[in-house]
Amino acid sequence: MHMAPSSANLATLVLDFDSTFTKVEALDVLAEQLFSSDPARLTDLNAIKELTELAMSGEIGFGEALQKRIQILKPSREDIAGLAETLKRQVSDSIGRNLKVFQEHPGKIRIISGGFHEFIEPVVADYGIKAEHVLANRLIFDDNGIATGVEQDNPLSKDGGKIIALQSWAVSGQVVMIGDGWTDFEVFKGGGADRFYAFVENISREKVVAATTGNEATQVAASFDEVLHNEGYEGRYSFPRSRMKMLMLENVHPVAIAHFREEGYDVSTLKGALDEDALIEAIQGVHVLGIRSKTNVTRKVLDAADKLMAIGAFCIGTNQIDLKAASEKGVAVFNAPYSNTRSVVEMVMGLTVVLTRNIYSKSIQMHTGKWDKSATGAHEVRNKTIGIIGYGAIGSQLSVLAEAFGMRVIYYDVAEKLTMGNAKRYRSLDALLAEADVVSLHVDGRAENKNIFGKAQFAKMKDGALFINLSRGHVVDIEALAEAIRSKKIYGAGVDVFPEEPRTNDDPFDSPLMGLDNVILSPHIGGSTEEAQEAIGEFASERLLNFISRGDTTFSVNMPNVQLSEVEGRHRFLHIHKNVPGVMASINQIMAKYNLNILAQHLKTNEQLGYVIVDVDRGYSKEALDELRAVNGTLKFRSLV
Ligand SMILES: NC(=O)c1ccc[n+]([C@@H]2O[C@H](COP(=O)([O-])OP(=O)(O)OC[C@H]3O[C@@H](n4cnc5c(N)ncnc54)[C@H](O)[C@@H]3O)[C@@H](O)[C@H]2O)c1
Ligand SMILES: O=C(O)CC[C@@H](O)C(=O)O
Repeated sequence: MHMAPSSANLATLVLDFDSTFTKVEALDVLAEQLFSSDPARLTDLNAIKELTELAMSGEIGFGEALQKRIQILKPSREDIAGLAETLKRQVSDSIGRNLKVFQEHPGKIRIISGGFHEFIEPVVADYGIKAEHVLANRLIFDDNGIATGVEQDNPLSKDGGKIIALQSWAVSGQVVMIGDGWTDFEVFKGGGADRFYAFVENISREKVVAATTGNEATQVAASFDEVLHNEGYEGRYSFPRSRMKMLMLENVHPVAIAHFREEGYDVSTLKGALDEDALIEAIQGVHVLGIRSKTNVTRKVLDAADKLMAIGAFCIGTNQIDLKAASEKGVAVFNAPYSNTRSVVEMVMGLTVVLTRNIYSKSIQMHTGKWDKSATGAHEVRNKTIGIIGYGAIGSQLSVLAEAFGMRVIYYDVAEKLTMGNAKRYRSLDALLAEADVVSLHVDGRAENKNIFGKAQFAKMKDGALFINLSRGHVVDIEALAEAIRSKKIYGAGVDVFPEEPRTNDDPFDSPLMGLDNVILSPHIGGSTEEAQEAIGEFASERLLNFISRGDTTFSVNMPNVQLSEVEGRHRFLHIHKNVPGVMASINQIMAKYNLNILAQHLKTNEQLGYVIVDVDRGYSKEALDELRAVNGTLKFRSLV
């Protein structure tokens, strides 16, 4: 049975404090607190930071740097107490989320530091680390409670002191040193530890990282989860998040990147989109891919993706992803269906007014020095009819805003929709085209919608009507649109999406619409407002994080939607399979065979997929997992702590 490992068989983990247990260098924080508001002390502040950096990267002696820093700082006892309170809020993310491990293994995780007992002890006490399991320096205070120096009989006040100090514990069993600095690596190098992890969650020091290569006993750890995983401790995550790779393309909003990094994932970003070959190369080893509308995730890409679990479309449209192929691979796809809706609608209203008033053409004339003050051809939008094709999230929101402008709204949709306000549904597209002064397209980008608007549809529009497309480029026959404008059948157009769009801002744009009168072209920016992009970043990153960490598929566009709570004090098995008969029965037989205690179970299916979630209590065997993974029809299987 798989049980929480007992402490006796585990190595003792010795953690450095500054930039390892906490995210920061304590004396730098103290210097900030003492000097940052005093312009006269800014040189002292910089001197402290310089000394810290030189010592941590092994450029100058540690003992020397320590003495010098205390003599500049001269902190009082109150300053030190204040520092401890600040540091409690600066504990490294991966340490903070593994509090339970500290509690489950008292005495097994210890601290060694060139810092000071006076501020380290109160911080680590919150994690159950006793004073006797902290090796650090002590300050010397004068009669006024001001620190004037460092106790000299402590080996930690001198160079190479960590390895000497460590001997005082006489630890039985293996010792593992974890730290960001050169003095931490020296513990391993000097034989004081069996293994060493260069801890780079907060800072990566070149010399230390370089020293870890080429030795089996040393490695780089991007988080404490990784150390716990390697050392056989049962940490917060069954698979260390820092080993999960996320690749974010097309300028996904920084808020999403920040959320992924806060949760400990390894995130890389690229500004533009990638073509198929480049994506096939880049996707190797990637668990989560983030894109917008310009990256085509084809079957070939999905076939090549060896680790892919989820795709986040940081936009509304998902037509750029082969959803069928994604489902066949058990890859979950998410988007942000409502986050940029309002931005698109506001732009349509803006275009409608600008085109109806002829403002765009007048502006172009003004830029060439032509003043043409006249009302000819300029109209109010009030009492005009807008014909909305595709009455989904955007179409129906547009309906509300257009009515607020006093427009008459008619719409056409292939599906049954809730009509907003006084809008009128038309069951025939032709009837709508015959009445609309403005036709605005808001259909989705499904392949069947290719060229649904062409020569025949333009011919059926009212003479002199306006045409707006902010949906997808391929739904309109662009040559037919250009001809309708040239022939003056259409009075003007607002076009934001094109059959061929540049992949990055550095690629050229070309279109038959270029240079035509009263045609406003925009580079697919209907949803590109700061508000929308941030909202998309928040929404899509939350969907992806909830899927990865707990299996939640709410709002997935291809997976059966199951809303799940966090995994607390139990294990969760996530089983994605082809929707074929017998899978659930096989899963239950395995559960029964291995006597697994089921706490909760869900099954949801759609046409292609079945998704089974089973929560079991903490005991389970590896063989049971192997059998679950081998069930006929399984596409993806994973277990969460
Ligand atoms: N320009 C941009 O920056 C931008 C931003 C966001 C969304 N979009 C695009 O806007 C479009 C609409 O987005 P949404 O969120 O409203 O999508 P949605 O899925 O909520 O609505 C689409 C609607 O179109 C209807 N429809 C599909 N095919 C149709 C057809 N042939 N004839 C009539 N109705 C049809 C559907 O039934 C649905 O009601 C999508 O193509 C989306 O990709 C563009
Ligand atoms: O930002 C994008 O690339 C796409 C915007 C829009 O077309 C969408 O589908 O949401």
